[in-house]
Amino acid sequence: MATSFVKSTSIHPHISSAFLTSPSNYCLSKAMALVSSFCPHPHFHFTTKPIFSFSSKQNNFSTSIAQAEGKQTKIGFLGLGIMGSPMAQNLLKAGCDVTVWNRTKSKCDPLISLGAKYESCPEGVAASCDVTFAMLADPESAVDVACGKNGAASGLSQGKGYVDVSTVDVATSKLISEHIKATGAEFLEAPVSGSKKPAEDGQLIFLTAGDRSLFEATSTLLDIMGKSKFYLGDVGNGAAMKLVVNMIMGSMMASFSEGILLSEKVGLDPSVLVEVISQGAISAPMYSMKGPSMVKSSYPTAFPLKHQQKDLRLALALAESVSQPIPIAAATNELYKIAKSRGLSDQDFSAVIEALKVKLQH
Ligand SMILES: NC(=O)C1=CN([C@@H]2O[C@H](COP(=O)(O)OP(=O)(O)OC[C@H]3O[C@@H](n4cnc5c(N)ncnc54)[C@H](OP(=O)(O)O)[C@@H]3O)[C@@H](O)[C@H]2O)C=CC1
Ligand SMILES: O=CC(=O)O
Repeated sequence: MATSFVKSTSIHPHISSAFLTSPSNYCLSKAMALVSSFCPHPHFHFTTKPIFSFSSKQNNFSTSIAQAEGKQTKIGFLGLGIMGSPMAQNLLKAGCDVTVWNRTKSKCDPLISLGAKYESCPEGVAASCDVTFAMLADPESAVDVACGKNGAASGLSQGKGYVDVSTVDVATSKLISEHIKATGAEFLEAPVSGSKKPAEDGQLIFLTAGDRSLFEATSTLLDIMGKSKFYLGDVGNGAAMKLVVNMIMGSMMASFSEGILLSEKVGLDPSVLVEVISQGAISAPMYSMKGPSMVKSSYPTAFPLKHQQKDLRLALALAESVSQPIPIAAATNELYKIAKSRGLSDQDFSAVIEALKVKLQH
């Protein structure tokens, strides 16, 4: 399996490192790094000429990328949920030419007011764009949007690319890849690690596999939306990596939930538990981020619980396919199923703690 880790850290030689390490200039350093790492491709001609405009009033900047010659690369974005919206927004803010579609049209409106174009079906987006990204809920919607009636595949042809960033299983990704490749277009699976905030901040981790030439051609775009990207070889490896990561995350959250409730039951302050954990070897950003609100029984949605359960279900099937026992994940999946049955599907996945709450019997 060809595996490589590509960091987007090359820095423009005319910018001092002190300037770049200032938090307010972090995004500038990122944008300059994108420019230095530009890699042309015979089919996809991404931007080569950056224009930076600073706003001293807000102490921030906007980056406009325009091509020196020829037409600007047209980027499609299908699926504008919690993740897709901020990802498409970051492309727009970087000056990209973006065309959007979402099943519920009203979610396109904020993007359209930021300058996005709109097409009424995935086929229309794929036909009018050079490369199309898709961020859909689950395997069923990813297949439908890519391969269904008026789906993206109907608008694709040689010289175009399709990048599916949804979290799906290996078989689904391979099925989508076959449909896309049959049109002559290139395919890249690129599920992301990182939630709502990393999506907003352009700090996602892309787990890509498929056509390496498309990976290289879209590298600049992945760097706008993310902080790092892994190229993992054949289609399916990105999906598998994402499912393993999310299987671990789901179990970590379930274990954390048990700890919070047990600490409370034995008379400890669960907020102190969160603080203790944050200082030790098992500290994780997830615990510090979600712990304080979990203690207050509040679960503002960043990663919907129904998607975490979907990922556990898909990870269990993956493990089954290679006869790997994953008993912790199997038990964890049951807990998320209970949480779903209690109407918590659209809450954040940290609401799984609710499935463990029982009244004291004396
Ligand atoms: N949220 C997170 O923290 C992360 C999520 N992910 C993964 O990213 C993907 C998207 O997640 P997220 O944005 O949170 O999910 P959302 O539920 O917020 O968005 C799902 C998107 O899929 C669309 N959709 C659902 N069903 C269909 C269908 N049958 N046909 C067409 N479109 C459909 C929705 O359209 P509509 O608006 O019409 O409902 C919406 O655009 C999932 O695979 C998830 O597992 C990965 C990393 C982090
Ligand atoms: O898939 C969810 C995430 O946080 O990553």
